[in-house]
Amino acid sequence: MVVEYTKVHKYDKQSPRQLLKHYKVVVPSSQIAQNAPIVYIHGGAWVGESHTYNELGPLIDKLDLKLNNGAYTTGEQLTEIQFFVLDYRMSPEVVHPHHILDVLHALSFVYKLGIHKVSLIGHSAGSTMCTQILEYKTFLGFYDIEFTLPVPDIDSIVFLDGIFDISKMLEEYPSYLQEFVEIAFRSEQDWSEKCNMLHYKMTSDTKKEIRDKFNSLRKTIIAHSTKDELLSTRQPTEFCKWLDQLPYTDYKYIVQDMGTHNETYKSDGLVSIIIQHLLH
Ligand SMILES: N[C@@H](CC(=O)c1ccccc1NC=O)C(=O)O
Repeated sequence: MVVEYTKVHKYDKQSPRQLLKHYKVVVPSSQIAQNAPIVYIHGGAWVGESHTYNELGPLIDKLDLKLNNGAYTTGEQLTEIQFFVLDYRMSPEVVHPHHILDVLHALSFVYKLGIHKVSLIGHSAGSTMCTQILEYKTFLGFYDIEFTLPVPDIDSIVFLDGIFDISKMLEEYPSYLQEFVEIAFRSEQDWSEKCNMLHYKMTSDTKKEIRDKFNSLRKTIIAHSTKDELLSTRQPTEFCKWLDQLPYTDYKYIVQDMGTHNETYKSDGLVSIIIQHLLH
């Protein structure tokens, strides 16, 4: 084992949810080729208490076991991998766009620790947030909010069992309107037009701006579990279609058994994706 260090930081003072957990894991340098710190953004459909900064603990333990499972001598070259697991205020404590504003504040806290490039993993609504992070100036503009703190550049993104298009999700799962969409968003316009770039009325300039953002990523991974009981593959396939028309086709779409919706972030499948795509 070597989870060498964990520390929970408070990145803001309005709520006990404004916390992030920082992990440092030491592994033999020969096991990895790339090493941008990894930021994980949990889901939970913007509501409730069940997802926290502790959510990635089991996966980090698995990754640690996998990369540290051979005897290695004290002479071996070692490398530190860092994880930041973000928590943020949920509804009804706040409504959109304050969940993602908390996430941006958490990212600026990471930047202040001297980390200027990270990879992102977003689970479910955390995937929606990854799309928002690429374009935060545009959508915050709809709310006349300016966010001027520096945040790290993005190396790569893993979208894990994500929500990308709330309107299409509601066509398939109408009950989600009352279960969480109406609680997390103040109005229909907020979730149908102003939530993320999939719904911006795109001029060729905005299209180019978004295409350039995706082109600047080293890896774009869209992963979905065949056993996800809360979201079908319609969300990721629609997202892939939307990326195709940008046009941006340099992504990898992985559909495999990673367990149920809330098992995906502890799955062996995600461990492999991290090793193969973020650490190589
Ligand atoms: N709050 C519930 C349900 C949930 O998170 C959810 C339900 C349907 C579709 C997506 C969901 N989560 C996305 O972040 C949970 O924690 O599993």
